[in-house]
Parts: sequence; C-alpha cells; structure tokens
Amino acid sequence: MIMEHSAGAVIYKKRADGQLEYLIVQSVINHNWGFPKGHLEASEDAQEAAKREVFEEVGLKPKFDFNFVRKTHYALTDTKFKTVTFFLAKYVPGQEVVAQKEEILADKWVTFDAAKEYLTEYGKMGVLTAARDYIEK
Ligand SMILES: Nc1ncnc2c1ncn2[C@@H]1O[C@H](COP(=O)(O)OP(=O)(O)OP(=O)(O)OP(=O)(O)OC[C@H]2O[C@@H](n3cnc4c(N)ncnc43)[C@H](O)[C@@H]2O)[C@@H](O)[C@H]1O
Repeated sequence: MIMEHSAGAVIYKKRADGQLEYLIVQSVINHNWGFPKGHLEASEDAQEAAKREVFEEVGLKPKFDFNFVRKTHYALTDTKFKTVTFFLAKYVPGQEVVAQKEEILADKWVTFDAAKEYLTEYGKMGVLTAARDYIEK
C-alpha cells in the first residue's frame, strides 16, 4: 500500500461587516476546488509543508495556528491512499493573492455558505465547518 501525505491551510479573513471569508483554489489538473495544499517534501513536517505550499500556491504568508489540525483521508487508487493535514491561517492584511499558474486555475474568497457550492469533495466542508467553529468559539 502506498501512502501520500499533503498539507495545507484554511486561510481566512474577516470582512468589514464581520463576515468570515475563506480562500479556496481551483486545481488546474482536475478543476476541483479546495484549500491550498501540496505534498510534503523529504525531511519536511506537515507544518513546514503547509507554510511552503501556501506561499508557493497563493503567494501568502498568513499567521498560522497549528493548534487547529484536521485531516482528510481518501483513496487515489486501489493501492494508493492519501492523507491531507490542514491547519488554520489568518490572512495578513496588505498581502495579495498571487496564484501559481501551473497548479491553480482560479482563486476566490468565499463565505461559509458560498463555499458549499465549491467544496463538494468528501471531507472538505467538514474541515471548513471545524475551522469556522474554532474561529468563532
Ligand atoms: N511526494 C509526492 N508523492 C507523490 N506525488 C507527488 C509528490 N510530490 C508531487 N507529486 C505530484 O505532483 C503533483 C502536484 O502535487 P502537489 O500540488 O504537491 O499536491 P496536491 O495538491 O496534494 O496533489 P494533487 O493536486 O495531485 O491531488 P489531490 O489530492 O487534490 O487530487 C488527486 C485526486 O484526488 C481527488 N480528491 C482530492 N481531494 C479529495 C477528497 N477530499 N476526497 C476524495 N477525493 C479527493 C481529486 O479529485 C483527484 O482525483 C501531483 O501530480 C502529484 O501526483
């Protein structure tokens, strides 16, 4: 059995009206929407990979909260399984989202309700729900 491990972040910001918005990205490869993420490199842990991947994919250096940890697990093939570890990260005002064109087709800030339309793959809304509840607690 082959195991893959990626890491990424739910990046959020608060609008002037108090509403929370979350950054989602669309994959060039499969057109699915999710959170910025990518594979752990050799000798890298999930926290380091999440910071690196967020910067590489969307050009942001948000403030990470590693106390929030949520994982999704899914099968890529009959013999290949993947775990993705997500942390929480707060957008730092003044920074601009610059998506890496090779991997990201589009990016969007969305509210929790709007995200439901995009995050259709297993576990992604669960991660977002946990993130929202954690931020608001
Ligand atoms: N160390 C390493 N080991 C192996 N390969 C490496 C590697 N480093 C780089 N690569 C390769 O480099 C490319 C980009 O890697 P990265 O950019 O580093 O990694 P990623 O976002 O985690 O992967 P990717 O976009 O491939 O997959 P995802 O799980 O979203 O999507 C894959 C499939 O899963 C589905 N999927 C995604 N999320 C799902 C979910 N929550 N539930 C069910 N299915 C889901 C998608 O629809 C899609 O069909 C990939 O081609 C990768 O294979």
